[in-house]
Amino acid sequence: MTAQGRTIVVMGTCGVGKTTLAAALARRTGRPFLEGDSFHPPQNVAAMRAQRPLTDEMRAGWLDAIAAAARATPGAIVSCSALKESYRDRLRAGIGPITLIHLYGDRALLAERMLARTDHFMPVSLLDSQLALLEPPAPGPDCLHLDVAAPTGRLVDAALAFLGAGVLSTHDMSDGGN
Ligand SMILES: Nc1ncnc2c1ncn2[C@@H]1O[C@H](COP(=O)(O)OP(=O)(O)OP(=O)(O)O)[C@@H](O)[C@H]1O
Ligand SMILES: O=C(O)[C@H](O)[C@@H](O)[C@H](O)[C@H](O)CO
Repeated sequence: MTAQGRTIVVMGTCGVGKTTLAAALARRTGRPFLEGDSFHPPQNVAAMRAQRPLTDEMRAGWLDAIAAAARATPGAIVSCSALKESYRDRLRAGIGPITLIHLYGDRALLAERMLARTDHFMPVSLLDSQLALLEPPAPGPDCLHLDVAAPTGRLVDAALAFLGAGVLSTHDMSDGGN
């Protein structure tokens, strides 16, 4: 698969800004945006609302649903926590190679941003369980790590610089570039 057609997964713990960055990148590049949270079954959302962290079993079907949607939407920019390497492997198994943008930040900053958010089911009490579970991806050509202390515009610019000019062209994904 060419870099142009690759799925880009914006990952990290709750409150780190995945939705914000993935949506902004999608707007700038013209690529489709897939909101990972929208693929949770109702029982997962109910558990999180009730301050119960999801289990591997609860995440398995959700990751498979995201992978199926991404497979059907070449070049999509996906927001998905993808906290463990095994979860990312599950996404790769369904999608193929992916490019990761791993967002991270100080716990206090993430908690502050979550508390300021009024329109979201995720309670700040689950932040520590997510930080404990997080296995940051290994550095490499397929992964960018970004500290979210910077404003969104700066993060978008850094992501675009990392992804390269090819990220802007979506029309040649299925026809081999002709
Ligand atoms: N770079 C930034 N600077 C300042 N505020 C930000 C930044 N990125 C995101 N925010 C704000 O932080 C809050 C959390 O962002 P967002 O909802 O995008 O995170 P998320 O990782 O998708 O969270 P969740 O996984 O819990 O859905 C939002 O209120 C958002 O507006
Ligand atoms: O893996 C998980 O536990 C979930 O994906 C959570 O991360 C939430 O979906 C999200 O962070 C809250 O909006």
